[in-house]
Amino acid sequence: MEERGNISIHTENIFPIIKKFLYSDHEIFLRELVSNAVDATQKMKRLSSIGEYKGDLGELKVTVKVDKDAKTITISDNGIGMTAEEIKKYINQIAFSGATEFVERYKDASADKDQIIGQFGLGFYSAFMVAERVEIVTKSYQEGAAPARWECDGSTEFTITTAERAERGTDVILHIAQDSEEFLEVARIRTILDKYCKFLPVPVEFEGDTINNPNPIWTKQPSELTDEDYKNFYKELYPFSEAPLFWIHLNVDYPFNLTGILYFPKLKNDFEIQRNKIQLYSRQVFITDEVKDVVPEFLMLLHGVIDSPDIPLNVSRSFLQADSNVKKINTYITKKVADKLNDIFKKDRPTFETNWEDINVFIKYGMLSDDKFYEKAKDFVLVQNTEGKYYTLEEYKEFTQANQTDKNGQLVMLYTTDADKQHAFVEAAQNRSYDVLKLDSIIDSHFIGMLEQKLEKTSLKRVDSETIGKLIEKDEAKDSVLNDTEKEDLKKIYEAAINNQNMQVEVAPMAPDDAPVIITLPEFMRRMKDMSKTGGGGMMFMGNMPDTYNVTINANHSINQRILKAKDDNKERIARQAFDLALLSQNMLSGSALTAFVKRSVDLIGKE
Ligand SMILES: Nc1ncnc2c1ncn2[C@@H]1O[C@H](COP(=O)(O)OP(=O)(O)OP(=O)(O)O)[C@@H](O)[C@H]1O
Repeated sequence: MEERGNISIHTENIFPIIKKFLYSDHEIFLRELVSNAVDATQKMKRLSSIGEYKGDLGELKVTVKVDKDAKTITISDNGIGMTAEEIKKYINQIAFSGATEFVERYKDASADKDQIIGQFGLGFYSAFMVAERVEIVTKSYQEGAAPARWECDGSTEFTITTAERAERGTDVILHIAQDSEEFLEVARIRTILDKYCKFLPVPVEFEGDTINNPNPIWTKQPSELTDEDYKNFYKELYPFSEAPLFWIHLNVDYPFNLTGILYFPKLKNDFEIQRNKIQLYSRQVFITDEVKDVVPEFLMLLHGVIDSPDIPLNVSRSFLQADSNVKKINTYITKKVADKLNDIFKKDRPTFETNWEDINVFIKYGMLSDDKFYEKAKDFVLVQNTEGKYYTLEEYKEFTQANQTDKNGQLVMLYTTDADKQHAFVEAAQNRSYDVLKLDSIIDSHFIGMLEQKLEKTSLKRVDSETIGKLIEKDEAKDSVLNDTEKEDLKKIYEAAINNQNMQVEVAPMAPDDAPVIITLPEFMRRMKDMSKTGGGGMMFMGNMPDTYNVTINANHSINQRILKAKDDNKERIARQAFDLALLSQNMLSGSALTAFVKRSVDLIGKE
């Protein structure tokens, strides 16, 4: 028997188009053909289980072979096979309609072309991206079925002839085109199989090895699995990563189908590098590791796998974002992650605290970017004080309320971004029994802004943004030892000694044992500048402005009383010395000013 025919399509020769535009993704031909072969074996299994097939199933498997001399790649399976009639129906018509649809869509100028190329499963016809001729030799499982051979050279013409084949199943033989000979390299094929076929549900053999794990743990029930299983699977996915902190097993079948395991990696601060670590599968076939639209942005810091046949992969990204299944998946995953964190927090707070350094960026990022997540996380998000103790927001409020509420009823939470550099201020706050939080990671400036918005009657101030008396303003007015004229004189002396327009001098009564001079950068100024640095809020111009500091002179400090009494030529010298000491305590003294300070200090010591 030989039959020649014409594949009926509406579009003129589509192969040049497929070849040209799928260039970057040529390797997916193997994913498509191997998953077809796997499907054929799965169908066999099903037929057997429902009693449609009564014979011996044998060991179901798929084999990939490369023959460099013959320039062929052969994908073989012992699945259901096809009769000549089925080839005509499934290959000539169905498979082709997919390819035709692709070209139709591609012609649509408004479509997002990169996305179509990246996500369109071209099925069987993707073989022509790398092959100049494709043969199918197949025998159906049905009793007495005649084996058939189909051949096509990439034009719209095909032939079907009878073939020799004893066993049930299908061989797809690709005669590799000259420009695709890279795919005749064993190493290349192994890499591709490893990427796309690692977890296919039937053993896939290549060069004598089974290259896949047909029963990955996400397909099992959590009750069947131990911690070791989860950790080993993580190793299998990311051989070079540190062990994960904990994980979530996802398992839904209504209203959409989704399984998977998400791991919390050790994050630290290098979270940029760790993206694209979640792999998306559809029935165990790897699809992509760009899960941007399927998983909420902040969850992309997690690692692991998601498997869902309900995610439409053959459509453009804009469609994906609007897809209601994708939205539900997003919400579901967010909720699961929040629940898991809450669970650990409730059941094992010490572990939660130990891991806080690794997970805080992730949780804060989530709270900032997703209101629903904020609502759940606000009860378990932690803040840590300079003593290393952890509090929830509620606990911290209770802890500080009595002592740190100002005269307007506003609770003022104090924080430091660098407990070393801001040591003098931290100590001054502690001397008043104020508590100071450590908020020093990159995300904390945004986190602080969010807390102020969300928490009622609460503001956050960096310890060095005001003098201690003004950080948390209380009603108690401090008496000043100096009268107004003396204060005015003192101010003038300091202004002359400092001689810098960006230092706003003010004389105010403080405790005699507070520092004589205190330099602060107002909270508002600093936040504006921080924002301009990270490029937010149209504050770019602020970045170029010099810092304007407040210099507060402690009217009640004995040094300042001495300055007023000192000889004229000594007044400025002592004032400058006191000012330099304040600069020094904040690491702000350098260059010629530092040299002058050292000289002056040596002189002063020498005098006594
Ligand atoms: N190895 C095979 N054994 C048996 N039938 C096959 C085999 N490969 C392909 N087929 C038949 O040809 C049809 C078309 O295959 P093709 O890969 O183009 O599309 P598909 O698998 O239905 O969808 P997809 O675009 O997701 O791959 C299949 O549905 C199947 O019936």
